[in-house]
Amino acid sequence: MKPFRLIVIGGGSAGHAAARTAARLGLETLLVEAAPTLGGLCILRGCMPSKLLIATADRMRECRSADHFAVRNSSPRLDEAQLRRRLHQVISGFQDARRQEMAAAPYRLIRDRAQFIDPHTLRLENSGDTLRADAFIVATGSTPSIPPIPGLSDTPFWTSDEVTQFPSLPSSVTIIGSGAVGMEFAHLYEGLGSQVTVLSRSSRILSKLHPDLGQTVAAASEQRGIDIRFQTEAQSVRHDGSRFHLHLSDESHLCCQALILATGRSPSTSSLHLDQAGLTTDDTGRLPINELTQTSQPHIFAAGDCASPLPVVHLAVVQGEVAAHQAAHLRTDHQVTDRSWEPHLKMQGIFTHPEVVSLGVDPHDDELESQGLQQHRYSFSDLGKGEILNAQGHIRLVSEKSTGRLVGAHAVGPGVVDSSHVMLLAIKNRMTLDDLRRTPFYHPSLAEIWSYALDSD
Ligand SMILES: Cc1cc2nc3c(=O)[nH]c(=O)nc-3n(C[C@H](O)[C@H](O)[C@H](O)COP(=O)(O)OP(=O)(O)OC[C@H]3O[C@@H](n4cnc5c(N)ncnc54)[C@H](O)[C@@H]3O)c2cc1C
Ligand SMILES: NC(=O)c1ccc[n+]([C@@H]2O[C@H](COP(=O)([O-])OP(=O)(O)OC[C@H]3O[C@@H](n4cnc5c(N)ncnc54)[C@H](O)[C@@H]3O)[C@@H](O)[C@H]2O)c1
Repeated sequence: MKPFRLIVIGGGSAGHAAARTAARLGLETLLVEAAPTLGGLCILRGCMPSKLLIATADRMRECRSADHFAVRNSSPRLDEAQLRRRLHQVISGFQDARRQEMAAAPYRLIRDRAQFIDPHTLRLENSGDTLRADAFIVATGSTPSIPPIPGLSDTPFWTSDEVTQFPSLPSSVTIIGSGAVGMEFAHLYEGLGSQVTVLSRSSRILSKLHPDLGQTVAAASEQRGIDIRFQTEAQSVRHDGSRFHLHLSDESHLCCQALILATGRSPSTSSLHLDQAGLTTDDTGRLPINELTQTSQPHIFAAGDCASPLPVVHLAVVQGEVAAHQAAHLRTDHQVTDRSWEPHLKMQGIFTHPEVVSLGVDPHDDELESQGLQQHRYSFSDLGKGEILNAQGHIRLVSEKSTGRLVGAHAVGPGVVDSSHVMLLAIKNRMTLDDLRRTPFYHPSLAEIWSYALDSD
């Protein structure tokens, strides 16, 4: 068979964006997708189902706290069957849209599992066919990683794959892991009315972010009854047919109806035989890329969770698009592009209650001086709209001392993921504190808080 110009391995957010972009640039493109269902993690078992469930949990929580706003409506009741129907309907809609988009896309799709047999050749697991290409984009995503806790594998524990199907509403839930998945799920189940315990092996939650973000979420969580056990690990797990029994590192015991493992995700690279393509992963299994999505092989690019230091959707999509442009440049007269996926922007939003967003540079407080940076902070409780909404949290802007250029924006509070897009544009476009100061924000709005930070010193 004649070699393809490009083969994309994996058809989730990154792979679909890569294949669609490459085909539009005129490359004869093949996408190989192994999963029985098209759609990828974001639609099927990630962002979309989790945010749909969280939206219901948020409504339940709002009802319970309506007293503060003089509304007597404190005992909401969840209609589980209706929630499951809505989940199914909305996710099927997204799935159908993606399926139709892929069917109409100007690239060819093969449903099979691919692995490298040399730097220019793949073998397909089911058909046994071999396929050659000038260039490849690896976009194989990630899977939940499960620690070897004694007894765990004999129990019916859940990961995000199960939670996002909403199998049932347990009366009590223990969540192992306090990263983005663990804390979003803690707020999901607390909102829906379960008794929630989080086991965090460190002394913090959301420990990849600045400590003040996690501290505020932890305090708000505990206020609402989420039991966070810091520096505590599960030593063993047993299931008696109806309940889980955990023996913890502080020698205490915990009993719960559902157990959720939120202990990170591993890049799906091990079955690709990357060594046959002359590639190696780092010790987490991630295929390292630079800001142009290049791997150490000039004709192989990578995008999304299998390669990204920050596994989130907008980066998976942008990396896929950048990789397609790089692949097009290899063997055509497509203009060299220096479009990068802008790793310095590092935007991550976490949909806890309150929400968290982190964008750009965020040194620890004692590192600001040595890095020539300064920060400005403002609390939602000092903001007019914050007082009206009974909002908790704060925002922090980080800028260069010498130029005033904005380099970081971090916040915990209501609506901060949406409102921080203002700061995303400001940072991307190299705006300064003065530019921000001269921009009047609408009053009273929550977004206004980003401009108030400058009045704090
Ligand atoms: C519970 C949860 C909530 C999340 N919420 C958010 C959120 O709110 N916002 C956000 O930005 N991110 C969120 N994420 C992360 C986001 O879902 C991922 O970053 C994103 O979906 C990754 O896209 P991808 O294309 O890299 O991988 P995937 O969508 O996983 O696609 C990889 C594809 O490759 C295929 N594949 C694997 N190996 C092979 C092979 N050998 N041959 C052929 N095909 C193969 C797989 O079948 C899969 O379809 C969440 C994740 C989880 C788990
Ligand atoms: N809103 C969002 O954008 C969003 C939401 C959910 C997930 N995600 C993405 O999914 C990725 C995975 O999220 P995650 O929370 O699963 O991973 P994570 O790496 O952020 O957190 C994993 C947690 O598990 C703990 N852990 C790891 N191994 C453990 C062990 N053996 N015993 C006890 N604890 C252990 C870690 O200390 C950490 O608290 C994130 O990096 C994020 O990019 C994004």
